[in-house]
Amino acid sequence: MKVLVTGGAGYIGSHVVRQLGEAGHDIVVFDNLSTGYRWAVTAGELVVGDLADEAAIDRLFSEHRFEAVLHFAANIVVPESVANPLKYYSNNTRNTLNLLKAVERYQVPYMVFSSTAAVYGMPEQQVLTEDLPLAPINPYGASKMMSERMIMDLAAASSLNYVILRYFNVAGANPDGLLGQATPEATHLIKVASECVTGQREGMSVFGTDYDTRDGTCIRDYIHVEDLAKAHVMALDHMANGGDSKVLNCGYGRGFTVREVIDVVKRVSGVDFPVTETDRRAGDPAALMADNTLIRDTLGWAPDYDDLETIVRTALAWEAIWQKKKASGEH
Ligand SMILES: NC(=O)c1ccc[n+]([C@@H]2O[C@H](COP(=O)([O-])OP(=O)(O)OC[C@H]3O[C@@H](n4cnc5c(N)ncnc54)[C@H](O)[C@@H]3O)[C@@H](O)[C@H]2O)c1
Ligand SMILES: O=c1ccn([C@@H]2O[C@H](COP(=O)(O)OP(=O)(O)O[C@H]3O[C@H](CO)[C@H](O)[C@H](O)[C@H]3O)[C@@H](O)[C@H]2O)c(=O)[nH]1
Repeated sequence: MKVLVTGGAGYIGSHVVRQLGEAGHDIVVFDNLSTGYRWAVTAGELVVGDLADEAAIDRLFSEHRFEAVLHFAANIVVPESVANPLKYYSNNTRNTLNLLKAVERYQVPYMVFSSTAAVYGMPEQQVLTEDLPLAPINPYGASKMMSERMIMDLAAASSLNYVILRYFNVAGANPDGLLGQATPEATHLIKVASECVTGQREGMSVFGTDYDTRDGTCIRDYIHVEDLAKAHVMALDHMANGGDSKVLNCGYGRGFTVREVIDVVKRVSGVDFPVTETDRRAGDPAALMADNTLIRDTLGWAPDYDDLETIVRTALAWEAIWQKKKASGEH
């Protein structure tokens, strides 16, 4: 298939681009390189441009006859979205609208969208199914919920088919060390802990130890980026084979506490680093895990890396490579 990948130079998009290339797809990446990197695009062609630029989007769609659009481009930092909500509604919601106008105008048949567990907000249950009411508690989650809705409404009014993937906590890196999370000023737990191991940070905080969980810290469902990437390739196959539009959770259905994750990082790396216990971070639910029955049944997806140690090992290996790359000015 001829596919457009917005945000394909970013962390998750770059892993997906690589797998799409291996599956034989013809790829165009559209990315403004705000948090992505040229080196991360290892298959297809990179067009540098911004989704705010409707003329650039139109040019892109008129030059290529895309059969599918995979839409990753977004801003993703929850606390930043609280401080600067309009940045998120502009880049995540309005720019998705810009993209959808071209999808409609050029009658693109298939779309895969990067959504998030943040659309569920603070649910009462810990294991989440896709049919729960959406109640995001921050602008990031709200911006994604609105994008989901626009895609569904356009699909209802046209021949567009979509797969919306709601990612839980994405971590790890391609095991061969070619790709990984290079996001500047990352806030994600495993990335932060990995930066402590390489000495980029002197230590880290555990945000809250009084949650109603097995050790008082939050539980999250960490999914390896390669397993997540595979779901995108399978989502395209599903639609190409006549499958219906779907909203699917992406997670393993089990979780680890913050303390458990930090312990694994320390054990696997053999490096001890200071950890301070601080107050809760605003807006963190105690536990979030994916019910993944639907993605297993719909796509036939099953994980290959469902092991926290493997996730951490690949994240740490990448972190060491990335720090060397940065130091040598190679990136
Ligand atoms: N990382 C996670 O844990 C996680 C969890 C849930 C959902 N997601 C979603 O997955 C997607 C990818 O996230 P990521 O972790 O790879 O982040 P990332 O920051 O590494 O990737 C985002 C990419 O989009 C590009 N981009 C941003 N705005 C753009 C614009 N206006 N025009 C063109 N390109 C633009 C950036 O340069 C970058 O390459 C996002 O939509 C995010 O909301 C991520
Ligand atoms: O330095 C840190 C970083 C994180 N945490 C804790 O670790 C857990 C995981 O935090 P992350 O920031 O890694 O991830 P979140 O669960 O907050 O959110 C992530 O996953 C969500 C989906 O579940 C959204 O997609 C969101 O974009 C993405 O950042 C939370 O309890 C957080 O409080 C710490 O204790 N210390």
